[in-house]
Amino acid sequence: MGLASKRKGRWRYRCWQKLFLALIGFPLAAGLLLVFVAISRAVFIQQQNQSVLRILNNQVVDKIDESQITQRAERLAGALKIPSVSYATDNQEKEALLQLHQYLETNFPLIHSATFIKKEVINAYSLLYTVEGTTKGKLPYLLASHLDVVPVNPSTWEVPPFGGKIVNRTYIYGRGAIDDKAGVLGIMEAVEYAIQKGQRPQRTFFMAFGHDEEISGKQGAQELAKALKVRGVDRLDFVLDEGFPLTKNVIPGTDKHIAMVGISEKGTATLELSVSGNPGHSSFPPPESAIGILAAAVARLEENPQPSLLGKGPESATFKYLAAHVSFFYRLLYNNMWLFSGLMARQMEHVPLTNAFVRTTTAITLFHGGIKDNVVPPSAKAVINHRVHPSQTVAEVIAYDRKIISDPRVHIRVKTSREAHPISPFGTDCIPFQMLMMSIKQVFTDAVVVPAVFIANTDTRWYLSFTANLYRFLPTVITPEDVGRYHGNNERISIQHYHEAVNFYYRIIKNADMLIDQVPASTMNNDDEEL
Ligand SMILES: CCCCCCCC/C=C\CCCCCCCC(=O)N[C@@H](CC(C)C)C(=O)O
Ligand SMILES: [Zn+2]
Ligand SMILES: [Zn+2]
Repeated sequence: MGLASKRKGRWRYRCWQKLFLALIGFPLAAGLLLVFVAISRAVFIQQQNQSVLRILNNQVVDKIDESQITQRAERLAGALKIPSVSYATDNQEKEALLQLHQYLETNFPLIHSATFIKKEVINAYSLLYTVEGTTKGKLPYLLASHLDVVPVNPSTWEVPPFGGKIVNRTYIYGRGAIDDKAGVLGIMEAVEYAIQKGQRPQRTFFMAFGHDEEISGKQGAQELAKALKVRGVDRLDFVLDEGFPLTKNVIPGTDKHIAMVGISEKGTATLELSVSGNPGHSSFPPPESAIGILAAAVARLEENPQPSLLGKGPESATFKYLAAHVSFFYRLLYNNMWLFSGLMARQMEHVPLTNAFVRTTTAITLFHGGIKDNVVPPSAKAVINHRVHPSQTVAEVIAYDRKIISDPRVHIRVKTSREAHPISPFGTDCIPFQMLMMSIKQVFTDAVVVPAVFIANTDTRWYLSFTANLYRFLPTVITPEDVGRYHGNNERISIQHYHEAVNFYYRIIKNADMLIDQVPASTMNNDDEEL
């Protein structure tokens, strides 16, 4: 064989080699790499899951004495005496907010003297506490609550709304008791307690207390979020803010405590409807006045609610999770929403609270018109506040309103709007959700934890860019007759439920640490430092 043909043979061999590598070798290597990454991820998740499961083995034993429970209740009652009211975006009780800062400083001395906790006042009235953990390099998390409260009408209360009264040694009464000073003080109590026990958390976390949640959060939580970014924090493991309380006897088919954890929240669309007319003498009025036209339009909106979307959004997961815990009849319904959602919606829409899960809600919140007894009104205005179901867009809601009003004389202006929040993960591979679920079960042992759409709004909107894991939950129990106390009269929390709230926040801090704790289960202390 000649040299030339030998070279040709080698050249041909190399060509085949390259072809083999291009067609099989590289894809095979890439495939193997992907499999390796997938397996590593699965192993990581498995390990994390095991460490989450270990949390359950860690028995929660209540060891604190009655006097400490009472002192905590009294500290909350003291905070309820401070009227940190938000009336409107330009009208807040700012002195009271400063008084509340001072109150926290005086009543939580260990937090305020700990070398690993930094307190910052953000935008004059909000508070940001950084609790520096002992372990570096792990994603921090954020516990949020708000310092402000909604206004009151004292004449309709049975106790002074800012009296901070403890009634029958059972209930702590006052505006803010559940919304949301039990959140602020509950978190503070848990941290104070940990320090008292000589503990320092492993993981860094933030306590972010906005001062204007009740009027948008723009000056409070928005500024807190900006401050975090300025400090180089742009990712958080999870955010836990106010949300649904646990309920009992609200969901048909079970008498267990139901803990609905907000994995999303409804959007909002606030619309101003207006009609202009010609003013004139009321002794010879036109057949239709601006007020009459507008009243008919809003009446049509009330008579024709937005369409039922039950089962089309994350609420289908709520019922799927509930199904395993309810009686046979309801299990059949909840497991087969594709068939029964119509029937369920018809039942649920009769009750305002459950109706909020069915659809975008429509509330006529303001109506103004007329200037004098004997003058035909020159104009009329109304405000419609929609809470938008996650399966609908704001544009679809407004288009539906236009169709229902069907009157070109009614002008619609969008005052504010926001789409529903994205759905946070809640599966078995979402460690923060699992941790939250187990923390709830440790404190409320019969609780069924289910994901749900939060029907109102929270400060979480300002933290959306930090994490996908945003959860809305208030660790206290509300009975059906208590629901009206939210923003209503005689707001209260029982001493026992407040004790559980503190316990819950303490569990969160301990359990969040356990997610990064590599100590084997057998060496874990089972009865240490519990509340
Ligand atoms: C199957 C259905 C069962 C439902 C059970 C749920 C029971 C929950 C009871 C009450 C929920 C009340 C929620 C209170 C929301 C508090 C937060 C708030 O007021 N946010 C404001 C923010 C706004 C930006 C001013 C709001 O108007 O949404
Ligand atoms: Zn609130
Ligand atoms: Zn509120």
